Amino acid sequence: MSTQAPVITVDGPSGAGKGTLCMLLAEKLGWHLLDSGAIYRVLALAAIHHGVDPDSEDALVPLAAHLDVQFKAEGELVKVILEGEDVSSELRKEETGMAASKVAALPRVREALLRRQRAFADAPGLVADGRDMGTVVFPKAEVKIFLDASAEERAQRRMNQLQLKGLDVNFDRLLSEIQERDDRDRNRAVAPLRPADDALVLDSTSLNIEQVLEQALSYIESKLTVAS
Ligand SMILES: Nc1ncnc2c1ncn2[C@@H]1O[C@H](COP(=O)(O)OP(=O)(O)OP(=O)(O)O)[C@@H](O)[C@H]1O
Ligand SMILES: Nc1ccn([C@@H]2O[C@H](COP(=O)(O)O)[C@@H](O)[C@H]2O)c(=O)n1
Repeated sequence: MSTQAPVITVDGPSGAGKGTLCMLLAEKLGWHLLDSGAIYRVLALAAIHHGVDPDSEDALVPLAAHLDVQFKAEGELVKVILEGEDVSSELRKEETGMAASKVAALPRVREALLRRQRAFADAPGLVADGRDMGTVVFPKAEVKIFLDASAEERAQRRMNQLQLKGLDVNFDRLLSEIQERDDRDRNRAVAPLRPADDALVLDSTSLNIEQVLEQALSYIESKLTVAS
């Protein structure tokens, strides 16, 4: 692993479009991609599969430290294999996101996952998606973006996404789940969701995906040109 690899961090609340932006940036730049939320989601699933109490930090730390997970790129999709089992569809469920935000609030669990996340920083560069990428995991990242959007817009985006999968969803329920997850992520004692002091805050509430990508790329170009 090279410690010199440049890093672009994209943090923000659930449904702001971080995953979409990071995938497009990684593709465009030919850089590696870290979906750190997927790691917390996998840990939550591992706890459920092993009957581990999601509130027990003592039980979760060894599980986090020895998490047997593989991310396999298959075309545009990434298959997630936990202990030999394909958990890709279970991983994206709202209840898994909610369970992830509970285990993610535990300080020693976060500590146990730090090295695994930092190992993704390799040449030619890394685009890292999460909540604390710019504040804790990669505090020296060359470019930091905090992607935001109103809770209502994020719930609407999530509803569209789920409806496209043929699922029957309720807007008010989605909105309250998003707000509950936001509250937990923003108010936890360790690595709370917040923009790094040196991050560009990009509000995507009234921007489409192409506009977000354009603004992000122009900011990245200005930062990387100055740095090189
Ligand atoms: N600017 C945008 N305008 C409209 N829809 C968008 C925009 N950005 C992303 N989306 C759509 O919103 C949904 C959520 O986006 P995405 O999964 O990228 O969010 P996220 O921030 O990574 O969420 P999470 O943190 O929960 O994984 C997707 O269906 C995506 O296509
Ligand atoms: N760097 C991160 C990334 C994620 N989390 C927690 O995991 C939950 C699921 O994340 P998604 O991005 O996949 O929705 C999220 O709500 C956070 O609680 C985190 O703490 N730090």
